[in-house]
Amino acid sequence: MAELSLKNIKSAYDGVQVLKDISLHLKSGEIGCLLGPSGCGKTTLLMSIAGLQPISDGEICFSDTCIATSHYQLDPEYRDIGMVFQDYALFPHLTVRQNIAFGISKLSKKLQNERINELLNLIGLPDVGERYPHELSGGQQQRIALARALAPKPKALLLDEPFSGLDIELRESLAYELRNILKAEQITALMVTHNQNEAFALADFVGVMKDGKLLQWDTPYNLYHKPAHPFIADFVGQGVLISGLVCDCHQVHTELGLLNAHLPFGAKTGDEVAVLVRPDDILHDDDSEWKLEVVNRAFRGSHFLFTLKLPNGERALCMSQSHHDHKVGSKIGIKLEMDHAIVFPIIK
Ligand SMILES: Nc1ncnc2c1ncn2[C@@H]1O[C@H](COP(=O)(O)OP(=O)(O)OP(=O)(O)O)[C@@H](O)[C@H]1O
Repeated sequence: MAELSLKNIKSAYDGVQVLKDISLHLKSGEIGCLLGPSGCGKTTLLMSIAGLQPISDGEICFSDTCIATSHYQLDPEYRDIGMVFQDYALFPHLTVRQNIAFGISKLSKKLQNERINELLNLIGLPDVGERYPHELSGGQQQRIALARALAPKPKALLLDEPFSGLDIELRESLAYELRNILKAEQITALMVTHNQNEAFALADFVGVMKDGKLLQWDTPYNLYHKPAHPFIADFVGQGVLISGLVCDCHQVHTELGLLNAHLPFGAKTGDEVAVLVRPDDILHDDDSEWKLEVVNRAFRGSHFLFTLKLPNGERALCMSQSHHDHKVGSKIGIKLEMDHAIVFPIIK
């Protein structure tokens, strides 16, 4: 168990910069997740921490010990890091117990057995020790891979899309389970995923990467409610950006009226801005006089997601309980439930 800190990491493949000045910090036992579009550098970042990809600048440290700088790279086998990948990579000819024992063979048989029993209980599979991997489901195999990585009590655990081979419903419940397991082991962990529900279920901190940069490293709540970048506003959760005009230092004028706002640094009265509107900012209310036309609707089981047309033609999203079965083309009453709008400068 250790703090993990990355300071201004850079890394390149054949001279092409792939990680650009990345800094992040996890305290002992904290869980981080990296989100971002394909090719943005998430796996490369994990590989740099594991020692499988050199860094050209910056430093990677565990608590007070630097394990990588531009002129020093501790070999992977001495970094004391556990890894879990997408494809389980269990040894097919070994039983579950033998698989988990793989990284702790130096311990006495008694201690090995104690640790294996402890981990099998922790992952909720106390009775599968004598089975072979092919006798387990995908989700069970992934839990065994996790137990194997945790067995030697590494300083940190890196997980690269561990659930991506599993079906969608299993993924979110496994993410909660994984969080409980990691917290029980008090291990510092960093996971890459494409799935933000998974990231939100699992992580204390989530980082959003784009083009090799970490745009924001923050709590899930702040990423959703205080995105630092229009890309994050768009990428995390649902929402649209509508146009606005700065009225004074606290308000913007939009087609949804005058909104209290967190204005970007340096914004002046009269500046054109982009205003983030989430589906939960606009509530459907049959009693409201304020009506907007439904131009699209998506049934989500527990709710409808309506796309509404604003007077100037812009669109906004509105969430409504699923018994409000309004048709496309009809007008529905709305009310705003927005504390402070998030506003971004328009870069021309
Ligand atoms: N071994 C390599 N040699 C050259 N370029 C590479 C190599 N591995 C990755 N890249 C490039 O580095 C960039 C980052 O790749 P990386 O695999 O880290 O992205 P990622 O965010 O993990 O993507 P994905 O979500 O698709 O797994 C991509 O442009 C990729 O093409």
